[in-house]
Amino acid sequence: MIEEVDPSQLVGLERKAFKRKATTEESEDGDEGDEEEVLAMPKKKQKKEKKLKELVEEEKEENSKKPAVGDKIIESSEDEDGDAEEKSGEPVKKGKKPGIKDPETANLDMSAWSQFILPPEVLEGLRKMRYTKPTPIQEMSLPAAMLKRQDLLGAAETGSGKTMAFCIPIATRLVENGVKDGLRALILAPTRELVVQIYKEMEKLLEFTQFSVIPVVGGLSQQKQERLLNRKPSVIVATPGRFWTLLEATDYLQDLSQLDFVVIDEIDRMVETGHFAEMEMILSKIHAIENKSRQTLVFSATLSFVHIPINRPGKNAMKLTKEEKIEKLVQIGGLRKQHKVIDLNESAGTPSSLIEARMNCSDLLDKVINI
Ligand SMILES: Nc1ncnc2c1ncn2[C@@H]1O[C@H](COP(=O)(O)OP(=O)(O)OP(=O)(O)O)[C@@H](O)[C@H]1O
Repeated sequence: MIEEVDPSQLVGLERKAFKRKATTEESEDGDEGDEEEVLAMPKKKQKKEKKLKELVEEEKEENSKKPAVGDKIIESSEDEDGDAEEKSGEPVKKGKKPGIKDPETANLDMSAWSQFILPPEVLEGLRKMRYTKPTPIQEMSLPAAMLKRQDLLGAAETGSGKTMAFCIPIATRLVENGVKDGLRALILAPTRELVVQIYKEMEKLLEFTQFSVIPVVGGLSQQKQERLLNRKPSVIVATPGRFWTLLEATDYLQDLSQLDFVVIDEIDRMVETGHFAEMEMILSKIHAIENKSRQTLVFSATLSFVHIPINRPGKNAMKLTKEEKIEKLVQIGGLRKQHKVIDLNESAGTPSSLIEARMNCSDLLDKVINI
């Protein structure tokens, strides 16, 4: 004998389930009326009771699959800096991903990179980005920067792929030298937008490695910046002003002895946007640390600078030849003697010959503003 159900005795889930099912049945049957009317129909009582029991069981099972209140739900989100972090505030640990090839890129022919003997993890990053062959600036920079480990002054027009010309050597050396404590590469760029752009490219390239990169720019809250630095990144991409402030105040940046790469991107704009003083202070701090294997890569859209007049009586903007300008950049960047200059803006599209820089100047800043 089936017991009759009085809906007023039902609570919570059971009542909700009963009401939902009853409503569904009404619309299916074409009947109209509220819950009370349905319950007042004696002919349907037995059928309803049976269905109610089934429904209550169904709903209980459904709810048991949902996480209980208080369960920790880890969600990943990305903010405008492409900064992925857990909702809990803890950094997402970066690790080597399994070597499963994405079916969409698995068949890409990557053989054009073989001349550079890239580590598989780095090649995998390039594959994921679908960069199947180097651009001309990359093709010219990589042998010097990677195979000969030379310092570099490179110029090529905007959009020519300069970013990967310095990201690939950095990623390769990181993988080759393995995991170590401390900052391994610093990339300075003149604007927040450029920093974010470079950071995103570098992050993609490092995806299959154990190394991480963070952006350091003005406008990020102190709390967030600290959280990013707590990841102890191997690579930092920064505007000079913000990096200088952190350099003074951050424990992680006190030991720069592991710094193998210093990159200055768009050095021409760096001079024009008034970042030069901070950049010079950062570089002099780094250069005070002896590290023979440290490489400096300097890039610019052009090696022909706009002349900047100086506002001091008796001083006019100096007219410099292109070679003199190159020499100045080599000195500002602190490039070693056996550096290489590559200028793809030249009409012939061939690199300039090797230039050894030696300048006699007492006040570097004074010289720069005369460029
Ligand atoms: N090897 C490659 N194959 C295909 N695309 C590439 C390759 N290298 C870079 N790119 C793409 O070319 C575009 C320009 O690259 P990048 O931003 O590095 O140029 P850039 O010279 O640094 O320009 P900018 O001066 O604007 O920063 C980007 O969209 C980048 O994703």
